[in-house]
Amino acid sequence: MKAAVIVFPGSNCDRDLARAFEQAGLQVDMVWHKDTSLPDGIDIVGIPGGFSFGDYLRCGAIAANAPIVGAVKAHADRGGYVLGICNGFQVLTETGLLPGALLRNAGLKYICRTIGLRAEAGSVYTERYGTGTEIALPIAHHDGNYFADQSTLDLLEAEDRVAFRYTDNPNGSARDIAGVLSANRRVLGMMPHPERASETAHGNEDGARLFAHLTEALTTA
Ligand SMILES: NC(=O)CC[C@H](N)C(=O)O
Repeated sequence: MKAAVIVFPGSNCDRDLARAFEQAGLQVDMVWHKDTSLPDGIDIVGIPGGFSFGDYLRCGAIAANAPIVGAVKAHADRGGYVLGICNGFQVLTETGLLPGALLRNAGLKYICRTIGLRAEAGSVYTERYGTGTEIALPIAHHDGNYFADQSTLDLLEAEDRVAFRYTDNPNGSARDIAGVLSANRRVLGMMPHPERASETAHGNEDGARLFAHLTEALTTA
């Protein structure tokens, strides 16, 4: 199984994400944002956290127009898996692959701490946690306040596409939403960082479970 990790100027979690994929048994190719195609045989594209293009304009807005994005969209349109974490989630909303937007945190401050989450929707990323399972993952963002209009939020809930909710909302996100899935459940965007909680040295391996579940699901699919 193969993963591609997209690298933008200002990405700072790209190697952490690659390592988390590798530890879960995936082979990883790093792909520069100026490339226009993905390597052959990619099963999942990872869009890492960070401050792509310095977070100028809205977070993720410039990255969403990078040359590689056409190939990422084509991969998603073919039913490929895409995982966007933090800045990656911001990029996915900016590309339109996921609905909504990430606004400035309600408290207007950058937040960097471990928070509680509930895994909810059924997907290759979440279902092996078991619905309702509480986990803890780090967050580190200033624009993590998930926003979508009421009808979009209702639709996400009706279609069971809220992958993770905060147990104690840190940033003002609508309906405590920390991560959402695409309609085909293969594209996941989430603000918390599973790759920063994926080995013993991190003091928390709740995130490693997401990558292990994902590999398991992809291998048995
Ligand atoms: N850790 C990150 O990916 C940071 C995300 C984003 N640039 C923000 O601060 O909101």
